[in-house]
Amino acid sequence: MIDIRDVSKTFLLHNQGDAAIPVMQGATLAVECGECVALIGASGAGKSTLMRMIYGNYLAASGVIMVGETDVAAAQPREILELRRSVLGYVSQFLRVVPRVPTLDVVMEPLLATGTPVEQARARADELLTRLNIPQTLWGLSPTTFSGGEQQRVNIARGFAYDYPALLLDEPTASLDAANRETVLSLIEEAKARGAAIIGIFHDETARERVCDRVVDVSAFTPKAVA
Ligand SMILES: Nc1ncnc2c1ncn2[C@@H]1O[C@H](COP(=O)(O)OP(=O)(O)OP(=O)(O)O)[C@@H](O)[C@H]1O
Repeated sequence: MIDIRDVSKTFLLHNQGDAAIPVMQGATLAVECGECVALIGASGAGKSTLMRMIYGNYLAASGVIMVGETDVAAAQPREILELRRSVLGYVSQFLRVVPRVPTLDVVMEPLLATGTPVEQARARADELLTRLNIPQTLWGLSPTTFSGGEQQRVNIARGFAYDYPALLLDEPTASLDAANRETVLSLIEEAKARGAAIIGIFHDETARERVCDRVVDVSAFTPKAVA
């Protein structure tokens, strides 16, 4: 489902005379449907950079990043937006939403955007917000004023609302309490069971061991000259 071949990345530092910093070379990794792969490696090894290239936020310098039928490394911006709408989800720790949109609408949006009937979208949003312990009194309010933990859980509810065939998870259990962490791990297991291909960064080792089938150390993709 996700097939990354020989991907490289060089950052150009425009404020430093366009100095070129190679940070990745020969990154190769494939993830099947129903499989969860953890990216590991020391701080600065390139885990976030690889995730951002897969999501299309960073442009790869070379290589192929197939997500379903789309090569993200070569795709036009509108193809990437379409991929994000119906194929590739991304769950980070941080919620980025349009101000003044109620929590329920924030969670339902990915479902409505893919043509789910409104009653079904509402039922899924109710289920997720309940499982993630967001009090019903908050559902009609914008999450912009919620606590950090509440925002994180709204973000997780939104990220798991639609059944994306591929998912990127960036520290999804970071700073959650035990009960909510357990819910997130169950959501990941449910996504795997329905066949999602998942790549994640998990500093929480117990979580990683429980939900991930294997780990890939991105240090192996550090260019030799800077290793
Ligand atoms: N926008 C950027 N411009 C220049 N260099 C960058 C940029 N983003 C990342 N880097 C560099 O690329 C390398 C990989 O960084 P990255 O954030 O991917 O590491 P990481 O493995 O996710 O680290 P951490 O575990 O600390 O989050 C680092 O040397 C970093 O300094």
